[in-house]
Amino acid sequence: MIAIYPGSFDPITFGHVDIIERGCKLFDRVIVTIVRNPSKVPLFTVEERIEQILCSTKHLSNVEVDSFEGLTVNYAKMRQAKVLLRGLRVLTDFEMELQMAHTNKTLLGEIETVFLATSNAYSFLSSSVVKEIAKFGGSVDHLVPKHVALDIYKCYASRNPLASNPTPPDAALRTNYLSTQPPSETTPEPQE
Ligand SMILES: Nc1ncnc2c1ncn2[C@@H]1O[C@H](COP(=O)(O)OP(=O)(O)OP(=O)(O)O)[C@@H](O)[C@H]1O
Ligand SMILES: CC(C)(COP(=O)(O)O)[C@@H](O)C(=O)NCCC(=O)NCCS
Ligand SMILES: [Mg+2]
Repeated sequence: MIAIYPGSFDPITFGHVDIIERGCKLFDRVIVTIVRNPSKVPLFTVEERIEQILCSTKHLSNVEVDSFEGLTVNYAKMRQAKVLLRGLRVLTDFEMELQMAHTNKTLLGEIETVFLATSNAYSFLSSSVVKEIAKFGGSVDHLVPKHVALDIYKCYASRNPLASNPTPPDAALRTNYLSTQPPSETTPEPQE
């Protein structure tokens, strides 16, 4: 059975990797797919995110990485997938995820959404949290795969050199320094 794991993955975190690894044990194939949303300004391009996901899942033999724009159920049908895989962290996820699952069911009755509960260690983890930490010069080494962390540091270094690749004990100093600084007015922030 094929499962689609749709999302923004901007960027992929250890929380996503955990869901993919567990999904791979349940399904013959997991297609991780970036849903392109023209009204959102992501931190990473679709191509960069595809590369990050490929690199983060190379230890898994039944993963495919893709992207699409449109309705997720149409994509699932095109890929002959009957399952949408999603993760649940907190109660607020549940409300939104349930609404999404019901909407998708009305669009395509044969599609089932399967939720995997977050692993305890990642219940707080989101791409937004990672970006917020990195933006203020904190280390995200424990939250995302190494190559993704490097991409993030590089990205924020080009916006603010003081936020680049923090290594203890400088990280704490940088964080303190940056938290007292007004945000730059020259570089637009991506929309979260
Ligand atoms: N730490 C995690 N544990 C379990 N599921 C997760 C985790 N992080 C994300 N997911 C799930 O992965 C799917 C795709 O999520 P998404 O790409 O929006 O990531 P996110 O971390 O929620 O990012 P953002 O902060 O931008 O919303 C969703 O079903 C989401 O619930
Ligand atoms: C992109 C996403 C999977 C949500 O992903 P996210 O958790 O990264 O915000 C969802 O918004 C989606 O499926 N969008 C495509 C449009 C669609 O199918 N809408 C109807 C279901 S809500
Ligand atoms: Mg999300």
